[in-house]
Amino acid sequence: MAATITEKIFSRRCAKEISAGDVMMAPIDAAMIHDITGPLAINKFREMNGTAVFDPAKIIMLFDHQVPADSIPAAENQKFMRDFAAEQGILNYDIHEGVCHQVAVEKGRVRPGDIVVGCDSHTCTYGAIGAFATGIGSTDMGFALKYGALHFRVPESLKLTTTGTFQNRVGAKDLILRMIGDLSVDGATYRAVEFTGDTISEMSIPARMTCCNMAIEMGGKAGIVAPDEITRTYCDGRMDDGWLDLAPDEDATYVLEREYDAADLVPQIAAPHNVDNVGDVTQFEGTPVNQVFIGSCTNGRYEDLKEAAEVLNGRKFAPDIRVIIVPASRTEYLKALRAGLIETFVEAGGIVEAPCCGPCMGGAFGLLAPGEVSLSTSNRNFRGRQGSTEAEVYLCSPATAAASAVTGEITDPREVA
Ligand SMILES: CC(C)[C@H](C(=O)O)[C@@H](O)C(=O)O
Ligand code: SF4
Repeated sequence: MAATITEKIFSRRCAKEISAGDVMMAPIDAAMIHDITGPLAINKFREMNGTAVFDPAKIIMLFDHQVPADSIPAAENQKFMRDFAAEQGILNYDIHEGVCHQVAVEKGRVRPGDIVVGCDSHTCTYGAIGAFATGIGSTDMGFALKYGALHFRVPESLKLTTTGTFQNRVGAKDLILRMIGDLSVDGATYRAVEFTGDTISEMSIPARMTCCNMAIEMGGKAGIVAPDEITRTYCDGRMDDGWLDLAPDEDATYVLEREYDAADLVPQIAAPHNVDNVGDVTQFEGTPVNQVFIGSCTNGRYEDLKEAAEVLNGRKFAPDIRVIIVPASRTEYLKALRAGLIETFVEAGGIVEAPCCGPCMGGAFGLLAPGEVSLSTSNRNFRGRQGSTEAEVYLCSPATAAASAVTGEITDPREVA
């Protein structure tokens, strides 16, 4: 039967033909827990009389949301998880490596064709390397930790095809914002979002991660790109030839198909207070900004920092705004450091923090006062997301963030030489 990528993954992992709508118990190849939801999942595991996790090597544990611990409850949560890791023999990256989704992929803990669950809604990021990855709640995670399997209803798929070449300073973030604007925050509810077309085929893995990361912002159960040679190079030995067969069949069934032309796309902005409140940057030009955040699991990778530094091009940030740059992981931080990007940001007047979620969720630092405006490369702009419920968060690409950080107001990066 003609199958989507998602149907192929479930069929392979369950060793029988599986179609969208089927409900079955499927094996879990990796399970990710972090400092916020990890303790809840461990408590659920205990309530289910869990004594030993199904396979310590398949559990990805780290702390990224409130690190280094910014309160006594955060410190207690982290201690609780450290003790659990020691008891169960789980490798704990602790506060050392960065944001969970970046770390899970870059450390090779996820492979193309895997079924992965995480106690975090942006677990869908791993679809960038052709895994079926989805966020789950703590009760499901308690079960998954114990049994290494979970009940799934295999989702129907959406096919979003993009062709053409992006204009200068337009890229993956603008594309995914445009798609969310089109489809709305519930346009893909419980669907797997397949990203395909020439533009996606030419995208790097970090850019594909930006797209898949935000599938959840249109309600998606997963975002996914069929693994190809770019995936193989990135995964460096973790992908066998069989996974190239994951490409969807020509006549696979989709509940919705849309086509996008990358060449037509201009820089996009998601305005407060919903991620689907999207428009061209030109609609928002001149909006004064108090804080710019460049980072997160959406846009905190080396590529993103490089683009921001290129737009900056030796200029200084506007003196009356705060510019906070947080690399998504230690590896990406080191790449940026060695390439001189960190020096560029610091010289420009920015604050560079160690890898973590940073101001993305307003969990640790960089909070906004009432009436303040943030321009952020992250993925959510809900009321109160980065501090006061009276503050406003606009979402954009790293290029737009950098251009705006120079002028102090929302600025089209194509207009900055
Ligand atoms: C804290 C965590 C559960 C949450 C999520 O699930 O996504 C956070 O990472 C976010 O981005 O809102
Ligand atoms: S960087 Fe933001 S979106 Fe990503 S996991 Fe952390 S809080 Fe969630």
